[in-house]
Parts: sequence; C-alpha cells; structure tokens
Amino acid sequence: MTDAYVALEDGRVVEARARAPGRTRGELVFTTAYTGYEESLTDPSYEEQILTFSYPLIGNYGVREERFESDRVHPRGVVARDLTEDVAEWLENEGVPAVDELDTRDLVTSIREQGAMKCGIAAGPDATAADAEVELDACKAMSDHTDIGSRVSIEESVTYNPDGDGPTVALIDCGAKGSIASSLVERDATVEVVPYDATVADVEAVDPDVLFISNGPGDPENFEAAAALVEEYVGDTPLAGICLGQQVIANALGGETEKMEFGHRGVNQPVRDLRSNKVVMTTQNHGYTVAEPGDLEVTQINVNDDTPEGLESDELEIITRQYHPEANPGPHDTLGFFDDVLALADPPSAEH
Ligand SMILES: NC(=O)CC[C@H](N)C(=O)O
Repeated sequence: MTDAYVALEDGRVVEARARAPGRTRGELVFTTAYTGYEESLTDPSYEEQILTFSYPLIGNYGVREERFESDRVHPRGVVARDLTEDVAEWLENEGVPAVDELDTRDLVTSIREQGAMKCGIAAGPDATAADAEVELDACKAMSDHTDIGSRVSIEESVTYNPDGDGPTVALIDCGAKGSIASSLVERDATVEVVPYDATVADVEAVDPDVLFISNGPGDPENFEAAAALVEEYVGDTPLAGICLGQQVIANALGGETEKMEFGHRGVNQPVRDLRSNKVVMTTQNHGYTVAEPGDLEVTQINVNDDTPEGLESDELEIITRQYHPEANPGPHDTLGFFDDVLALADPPSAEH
C-alpha cells in the first residue's frame, strides 16, 4: 500500500508505506548496523538527518529505554525495508515520521554513488508526492544548521559521580551520547557535563583534569565555542575528543575538516592503529572527516579508505577518536580509550 513518499535530491520520488505519519526533511544517510537501532535512533549526532537502515529488519528485539543514548529520537525521519510494530509505535509516539516497504538496497546504492543527499518525506493517509517535494525544497544543507548545538546540548551543567576518586573531566556536551559519561564514571571519574557553548569562565569553575569534547551533529565548524575552549586549554590541560570532538580539536589546532561523500555509519568499521599495527572493529557515525590534522599526529586510520580515526599529541597530552569507543551499539574492542584518557590526568593526589 502506498501512503508515503520519499523525495530525493536526485529528482526521484520513491513510494513507500507509512509506519509513523508526518512530514519531514533532512539529509538522507545510511547505517549498515544490524543491531543497536535503539542506540542509533537516540544518538544526538543524527539530528537533522533521515536515517536509512541498510539491514532489512529493524525492531526484532523490541524497544527498551535502558538502551537509549539520550532522552529522545534524533533523526528527523526513519527509512527501513521492514520496521516492526514496536519500533513503528515508538517512532509514532515520538512524532518522528517513518516509512518502510521500499527498496532500501536501491536507496543505499544511490547514496553511495551520489553522496548523502537532501530528502523530503510525506507519510500518512493524505500524503502526496507533491507534499514530499515541498519538504525536499525546504531542506537545508547540513552545514547551514548553524544553531544545531543548541538543539542537542543540555542547558545547565550536571555532575555525575561527584565523590569519585578519579580525575575530574569537563565533558563539553555538543550532543553527547550517554555512554560517554557512563564510561568515565565506571572508571570512577567525576564528570561535569557542561553546555556546548560553555565559556572559559564556566570551565574554569570546574577546574578539570581533562577537557573532553563530545560527539555531536552537523558541521564541526559550527561549534565555535568548543573550539575556543580547545585554543584556551591546549598545553595546560589534557584534551580528549570523540567524533565531532576529534574534528573540533583538529580544527582548533590548525587542522581542517571536510564533508565526506556518504560517511561512515555502522558497527563493523575496521581501524588500524599505526603504532601497534593492530586492527580493531569500531562503531561509527560521521559524515565529516579530518582532512588535515594540524598540530596532531594521525595514529589510527580507517582500513577501508585511510581516513584519520585517531589523532594524538604526546607533548600536548591530546587523544581523540573519530569512531565511538564507548560502543552502544557495537563492539567493545575500543573501551580502553577511556583508560588512556584518564591516564592523561595527573594523579589527583599529586595535584591537591
Ligand atoms: N557522531 C559524531 O560526532 C558526528 C560528527 C559530525 N557531525 C559528523 O557527521 O562527522
């Protein structure tokens, strides 16, 4: 039954079945993850995107809040070959339009050939192809969402594990997945999560042992406040970053980022560590990449396309990853990153 339309930047309008009604628009991307749909759908880095699952059946083990990475669904729309009732109901309750019963293999091939593209969706009993095209026409380029940080960040600082015996980490919340703070807390760090637009004075009040820039949506160049913090603290306080965090840190230290054609999204992206020559499996979700590492050394690369996956500076005490060491979803090969980050901090006893 056709009661949904997906209008693509390449001019096509694909017919589909509505599973959660509504009109929506965003950048159409795909993930190859075959599990972890709850974690992916609640990952704030998907803000302003429409997420296509290349794996055909999504929702086969239900929906449980314990697996959420934030308190809401972030993609603006969801596309899959077959969505279960559980997921369809969840997305409808969240007000996020979803469609299935379309050829997602064809869609993914188009994205691979033409790159991530603008998309408009109209789904529900009265939806027409023209409605989807209206959405498409109103769709902005990702880099034009200059205020994207304000939609995913906390407004007030929050402290986790205030009495922890480990270092204090200021986590700049550019749209952080919950598992980043919990990975640090599990290692007994005190984590002060501060808003994406925190000033030097805000961070000064935390007096962190490590400044950590989180993952987040959109173009890293739109996170100027976080870049200013990096410029201020570099050399004085160890720095760490995940995904957007890696990109922001590189940009602030003389590097450059660029948009990839269709990005990396999935749970089996192979990464080679250039120091140990070991390959690990990683979880990824990004559409930009570091093109020039600036003052940092590229220590890890993607096996598929050689893009930088890890940047470090021993001298400046910086360690960043383009992938998601915190997993959730995906393999746990890289959880040791959090130990490495906390090892950068001076032992609290030496400091106080
Ligand atoms: N997960 C992330 O932090 C993504 C970073 C950035 N928004 C990108 O798409 O490349």
